[in-house]
Amino acid sequence: MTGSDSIGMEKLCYSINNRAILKDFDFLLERGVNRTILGVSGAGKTTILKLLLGLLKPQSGRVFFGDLCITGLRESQYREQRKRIAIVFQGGALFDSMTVGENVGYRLFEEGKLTQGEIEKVICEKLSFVGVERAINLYPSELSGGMKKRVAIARALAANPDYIFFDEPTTGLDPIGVYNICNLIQRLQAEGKTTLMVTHDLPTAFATSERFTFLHQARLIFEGNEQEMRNSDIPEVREFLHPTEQSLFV
Ligand SMILES: Nc1ncnc2c1ncn2[C@@H]1O[C@H](COP(=O)(O)OP(=O)(O)OP(=O)(O)O)[C@@H](O)[C@H]1O
Repeated sequence: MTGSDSIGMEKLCYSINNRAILKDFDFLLERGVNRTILGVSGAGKTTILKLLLGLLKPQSGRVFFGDLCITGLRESQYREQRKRIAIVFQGGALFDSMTVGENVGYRLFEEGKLTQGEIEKVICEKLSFVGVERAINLYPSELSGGMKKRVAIARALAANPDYIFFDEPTTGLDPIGVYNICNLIQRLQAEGKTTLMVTHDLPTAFATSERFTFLHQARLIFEGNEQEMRNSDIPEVREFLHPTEQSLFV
């Protein structure tokens, strides 16, 4: 199952307080194939992102970056591979005490590999890409929700990752904000970034992904493209796409 330029997990089990969140879970994110993970609230979607990033450790099974199994390794042993992935967290997770520019350049300043001038150039480029360059000296508290999300994307881009994970990137935005973020994600994909998204918003998912993974009760119950999902006769998938009275209070 392992591709030399893909990331994923095999036969992975993860539980919290003896409650299974993922059971014998197989997942593959191939380079160039943009994917969304779907499932009801609490199904374990964000947990998948955290496991792939090595932020959580599975009880069994393995997580791999290409041919390298990272399970059981220290972060320092897979740091170079890990740098190929960036995540945009749900609320943006910006540092409140730093300006927009400092947030975007934070990782580069920490690494210390580039000069101040080079880092400032990256900051301006990335802020310009997401269309908020004029906010460079503002603090997160001075930004709208949509701007915060765009700054968070600029920060993810600063390290020039190959893969970008998005956790609910359009939640809480108005339709224009949603359109802007979807457009931004499509431009990133056109530049060769591979995206993995967790969202409840089906229009966002369909606008930005070719493949869909559906999670239900700790297991993967569907994998396929939009048409296959729309034609699926799996009850949970059908209910998710077309909620009925039966969905009330489940
Ligand atoms: N630190 C924790 N302690 C206890 N339970 C947790 C913890 N983190 C997550 N969980 C539980 O694990 C399950 C999966 O959480 P996860 O955030 O991955 O779900 P999700 O599908 O992303 O949900 P949502 O769509 O609401 O964001 C949830 O039932 C959640 O309550």
